[in-house]
Amino acid sequence: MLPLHANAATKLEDLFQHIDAHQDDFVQSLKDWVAVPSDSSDPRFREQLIRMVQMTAERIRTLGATVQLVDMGLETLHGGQTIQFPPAILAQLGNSTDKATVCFYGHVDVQPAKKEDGWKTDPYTITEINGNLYGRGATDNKGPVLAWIHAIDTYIALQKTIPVNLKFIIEGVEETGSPGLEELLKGHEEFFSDVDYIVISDNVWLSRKPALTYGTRGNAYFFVEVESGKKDLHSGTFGGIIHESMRDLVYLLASLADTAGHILIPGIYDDVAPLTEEESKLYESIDFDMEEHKNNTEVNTFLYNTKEEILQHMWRYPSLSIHGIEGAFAGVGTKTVIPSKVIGKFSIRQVPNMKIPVVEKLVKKHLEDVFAKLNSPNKLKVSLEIGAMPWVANVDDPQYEAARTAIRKVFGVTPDMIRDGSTIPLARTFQDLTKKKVIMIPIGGADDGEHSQNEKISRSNYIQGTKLFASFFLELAKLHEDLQKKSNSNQVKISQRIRSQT
Ligand SMILES: NCCC(=O)N[C@@H](Cc1c[nH]cn1)C(=O)O
Ligand SMILES: [Zn+2]
Ligand SMILES: [Zn+2]
Repeated sequence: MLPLHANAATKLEDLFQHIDAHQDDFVQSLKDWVAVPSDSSDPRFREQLIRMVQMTAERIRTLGATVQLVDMGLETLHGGQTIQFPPAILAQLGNSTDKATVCFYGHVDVQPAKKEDGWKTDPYTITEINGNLYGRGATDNKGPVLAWIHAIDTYIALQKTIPVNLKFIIEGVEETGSPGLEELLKGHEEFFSDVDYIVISDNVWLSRKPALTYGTRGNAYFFVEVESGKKDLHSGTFGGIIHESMRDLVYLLASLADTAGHILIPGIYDDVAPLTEEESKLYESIDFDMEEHKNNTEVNTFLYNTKEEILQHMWRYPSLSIHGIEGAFAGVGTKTVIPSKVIGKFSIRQVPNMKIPVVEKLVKKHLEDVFAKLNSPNKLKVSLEIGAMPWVANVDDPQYEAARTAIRKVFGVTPDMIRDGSTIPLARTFQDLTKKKVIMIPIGGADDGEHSQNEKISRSNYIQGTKLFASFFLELAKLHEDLQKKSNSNQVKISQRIRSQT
């Protein structure tokens, strides 16, 4: 056993040197993981997905952790058949009462990927080109999960005391919306009871500069269904004499937002937190190249012309997107059908202090009002399918201070404090259910292409990210020790006061 205060002797340079020296091994591990097509959306890959979760559990076990595979039950497919959900991993390494406990949440399932989709290399074979490691899951989320594991491995290899207690929650169905995860959290309250901080590394930087993420938008996803009858009809034979459901629906969808991106649902902006002068200043200093972002996005113009407006509309204002119409003719050719039942799909990204039940009411009221003016005999149905709340952290919390210091030590710069316009529903769920402090520490680059063809993580981000996590453990331990001393001395003061009162 090493002395308790071996921490103090743990030199960052030793850790960094070890990580640099073993980078090829770390890349090889990523190769092995990416080689497993753990696509959670396609049942045909289910065996591989379950194997991926088991491999991950085994890997975490080699750290010396206690690992539990939690059965997640059966998934019901669209056809009604059922298949096994992959299990979730709960693991623990270390339980010293004088150390902070950090829980890492990540996922080892991936988005679908086929070479024919336009990949330059085989998506399941990590291929290094110009310092980039291409492969499905490289950045989302296998690379970051491995970086975390390798950071821990480094302490073990160098026989250093790990400065924090570690816990893991790793799942295999994040890409399909984490079904069952909330129940898992609710059913394992004791697992989270001693957790101080939850770390998520499932997003990317905004630019070439390292960043910490302190907020994500939520999402309210709606279906709006219009039904005229039970069967599709011929537009030559029936066109002109019936109320077409598709005509009603496009009218409804068009009423949701204008072409400038402004949402037209009355009252929708009422709860949006006003922009304070203080917050407004935050956006000026962020490293963000609008032109580069435009090029990456492959569009001609954005809705806004300044960096500040763009960032605000990605992060702190709601947006409404229309995603598709189920039941509408969407194929090639010139089919002359009148569809009977069509379902419009749209979603509204949520920001503080919007409330899902309020948004639901406003959307339903608006669509019903617009529909009433159409004098249509068709049936209208509006339903909320997903209600994920936004998440915002306090950037003055100790986990952010520790991560900022860690970034300075690895990259020599102060990170940009960023938000993410997309949604990690679990972030807010973690915060609300477990009451623990959440931080997002992205390690991937802005151009990693999550969910896209040619997803990658750069070797440099992967290796520096490993150093960042290793250094984060140390910084967090230092801060936690200080905090504990302070709270202990407060505790003494309080008990003294109580004694003096009695
Ligand atoms: N790191 C990005 C994670 C991500 O893409 N999450 C999805 C989740 C979601 C929100 N509503 C439906 N599904 C998204 O934001 O669309
Ligand atoms: Zn992810
Ligand atoms: Zn993803």
